[in-house]
Amino acid sequence: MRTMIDFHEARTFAIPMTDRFRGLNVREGMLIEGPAGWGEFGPFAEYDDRESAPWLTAAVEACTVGWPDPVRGRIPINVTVPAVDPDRAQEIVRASGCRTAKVKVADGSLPEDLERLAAVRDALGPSGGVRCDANGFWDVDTAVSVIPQLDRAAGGLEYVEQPCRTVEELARVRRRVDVRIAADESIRRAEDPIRVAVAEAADVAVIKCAPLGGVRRALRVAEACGLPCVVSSALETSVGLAAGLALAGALPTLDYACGLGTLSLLTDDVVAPARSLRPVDGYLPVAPVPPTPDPAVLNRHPVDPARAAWWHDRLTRLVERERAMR
Ligand SMILES: O=C(O)CCC(=O)C1=CC=C[C@@H](O)[C@@H]1C(=O)O
Ligand SMILES: [Mg+2]
Repeated sequence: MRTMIDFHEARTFAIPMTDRFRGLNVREGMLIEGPAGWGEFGPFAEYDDRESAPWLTAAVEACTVGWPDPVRGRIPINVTVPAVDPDRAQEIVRASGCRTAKVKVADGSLPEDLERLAAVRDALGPSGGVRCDANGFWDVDTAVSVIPQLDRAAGGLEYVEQPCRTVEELARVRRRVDVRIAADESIRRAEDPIRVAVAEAADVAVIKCAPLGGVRRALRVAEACGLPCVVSSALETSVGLAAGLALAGALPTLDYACGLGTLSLLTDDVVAPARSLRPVDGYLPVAPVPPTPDPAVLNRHPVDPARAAWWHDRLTRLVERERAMR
């Protein structure tokens, strides 16, 4: 199947972010064409080849065999709020049309987090859903003392995502707070994502298509961990987001809004505006195939030559690595 792809023809892109997010000001990645369409390949720059390998598997799945049939046609979406000031947070929430917000915390001071959460609740009103993501920043005692304060400021939190780094710490926090715990890095960056459920470390699993090696593999992780799942993006363009939507569409049950509204964190896309996967009234449709990049749009986001060479080298290494392992 892979021989049907000319990896040398893969396209690179670099799109500026609207607000700094996850330490990034620009999102770089590659687009790979195959017989079934396009796949996106964008492991974060600091990831080594082992951690980047599933991202290639996911891109190859998208552009060669496509995805399993969905069981639902549209996906409720959360707006993603970076660690911004309260006014900007409200602006982002109001512009999104989403009824659920995921708010970054632990990236500044606690008072700033509390103000941001209160502002987001104010923008959503009492019926909205608010969740937050600490990206593993706290130790257990800090998490236990901070989470009830965040819960109050938010007027009720759906869950706290990855409050601490390790599975053991998540389990200890979970026993000591009333707010649900979601595992993200403990699933997406782990050798054994199922350990989270075994250790009773979380109430919710955040699953991401590319880091888990594509829709089929992510579905197997979801089934094996047996927890309610939230499908979240890895900050892709619409090409990669379509895979996340296929995953959310194929999950047997979906109880929570998904973190696939992240195009609003990028200043542009790689597809024509009409094909861009921006939520409408808080939902995104499940598409049968990824959208095709628009050359005119893609040409607006060149990667400088040194970075482009770095991406092509990385892709070539991973393709060879994968061939050697077959
Ligand atoms: O879940 C969302 O609402 C959007 C995606 C998102 O927050 C993330 C995507 C990729 C890397 C991350 O640091 C971040 C996360 O931690 O969940
Ligand atoms: Mg997260």
